Amino acid sequence: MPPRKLVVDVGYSTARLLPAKEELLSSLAISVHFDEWRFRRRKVAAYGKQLLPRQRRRSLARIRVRAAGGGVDSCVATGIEEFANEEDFVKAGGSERLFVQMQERKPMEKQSKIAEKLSPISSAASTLDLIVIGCGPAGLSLAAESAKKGLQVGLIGPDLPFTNNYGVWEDEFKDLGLESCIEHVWRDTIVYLDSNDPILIGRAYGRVSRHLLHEELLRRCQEYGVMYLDSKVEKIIEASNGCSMVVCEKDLMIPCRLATVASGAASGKLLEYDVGGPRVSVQTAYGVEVEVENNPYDPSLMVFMDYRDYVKNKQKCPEAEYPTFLYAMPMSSTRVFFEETCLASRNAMPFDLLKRKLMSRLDTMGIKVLKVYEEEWSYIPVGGSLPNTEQKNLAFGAAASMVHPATGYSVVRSLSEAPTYASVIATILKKEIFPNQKSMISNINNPSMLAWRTLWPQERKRQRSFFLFGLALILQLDIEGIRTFFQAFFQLPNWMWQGFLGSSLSSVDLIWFAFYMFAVAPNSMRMCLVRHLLSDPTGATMLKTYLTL
Ligand SMILES: CC(C)=CCC/C(C)=C/C=C/C(C)=C/C=C/C(C)=C/C=C/C=C(C)/C=C/C=C(C)/C=C/C=C(\C)CCC=C(C)C
Repeated sequence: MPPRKLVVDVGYSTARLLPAKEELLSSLAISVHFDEWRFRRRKVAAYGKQLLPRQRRRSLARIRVRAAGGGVDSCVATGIEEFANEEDFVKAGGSERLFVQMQERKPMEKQSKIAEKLSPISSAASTLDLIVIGCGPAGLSLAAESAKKGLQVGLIGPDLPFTNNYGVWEDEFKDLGLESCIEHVWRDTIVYLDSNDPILIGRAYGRVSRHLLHEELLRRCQEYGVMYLDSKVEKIIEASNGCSMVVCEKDLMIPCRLATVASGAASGKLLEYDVGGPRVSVQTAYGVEVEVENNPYDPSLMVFMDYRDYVKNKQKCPEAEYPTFLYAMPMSSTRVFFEETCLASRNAMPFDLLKRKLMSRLDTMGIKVLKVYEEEWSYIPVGGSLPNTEQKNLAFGAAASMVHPATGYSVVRSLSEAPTYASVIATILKKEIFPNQKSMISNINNPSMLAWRTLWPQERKRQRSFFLFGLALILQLDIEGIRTFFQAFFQLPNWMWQGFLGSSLSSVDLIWFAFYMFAVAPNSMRMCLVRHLLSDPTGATMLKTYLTL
């Protein structure tokens, strides 16, 4: 049988990297990434085929779908069983390197099943105080914190493992009492912008163990009695008594007094967002954890950004259109997690381009990949509109637009704001602002607004308008512009750039930040900043938001 083009990658992350508008995909446990590799037999495992949009479904139609438990890697392993012998694989048209990559994948750490730890929500149960939809870090932390405040909390969402490698500033994670979830710490962090002096930024960085974080958040949920239902939420409807009905698959209805959506950026169909807001941009990254020869990076330093030019083919090629940088976590002198990252672009940078760029970079640097432990695809929508803060249903995490528009970071913010947000929700429900759900409607316009205002007070909106202005600026810069821009950014006093990245600068601090940036930037960048302020619509929006009390 002649070799045929086939699917090579099956991963939960892949489902998330597909455009959010393909709503059906948002809930896929596992989706499929197409590539050019050839396999002799069509045997790739995938979940959820029936949920794929029609045109993808057609391409998948003849792929045998296997129910493979235990996450991404075991699925991929199922797919390559056919090629246990490398020679056969290469003969069938496969590449040697891909074979190594796929065979050596690290099996995913086994993360506890939520359903094994939390008691189930029963459809016959009485009305719950709060339902949190979504089982990522934001959902789990909010559910645990709300239950800690004495609320009867239900958590609903697919029971999937955490798949991303989260990186955090060590001090920020320590402040959250979560340092035990950090699996590796680098005493300092380094930035390379060009071939001249790198910038040591004097701050320790940590890699979060997704396994330990999942366990810890789940332990908290268990300790405070959060209940769980493994299901997909279709919609939330308002019942006639003022309660909400969370409608799950198979028309299962769970009543609650308040519902909070924390199911990530693709939660659009459950929430309303302000219309006419800024366009969503995208941060994309492709990462590999590998065993290498000739690693040039010092294992005691985390490489936050390496913007040096290592693309082999400098002629006009699609890769050159997107300024990307390398984010690298050297776990030892030979084992490194490399991630080629496009900080922000208007349209998502295609993953095969990112991968190509990474491989070309490693090649040019003389880094030889001996073994691939795992791959990661990350797709993070940044910017975009805020949720409509007058709706009754609440949101948290990326669903509530809490992703930092200019960096793509969000986990620390979600984890640190969960206790305050939970307190406000508890106050709303306990002080019986919803005493009798019927009178609530006539007496108080919408008590949820108290919670919305906690998440998005005017001050936060001002800060965000500044970040959006910064994001729009980044989108306009080419690679040279980006280097000059970050040269100025990292010359700012530590408290300023650290506060900017951690969203802890007040709106007034941000004005000082802007002037400081202007002061340290070279003339070309100064002109660019002022031009951007005067001509970009985000500049006008920012000024308007700053002037709104
Ligand atoms: C998996 C996951 C989760 C993920 C993965 C992915 C990755 C790896 C990622 C990474 C990332 C990163 C590293 C990031 C970073 C970032 C950064 C650093 C950022 C920064 C930014 C900055 C900015 C935006 C800034 C801005 C500034 C401004 C806007 C300024 C302005 C100024 C002006 C206007 C001036 C004025 C003056 C007069 C008029 C006188």
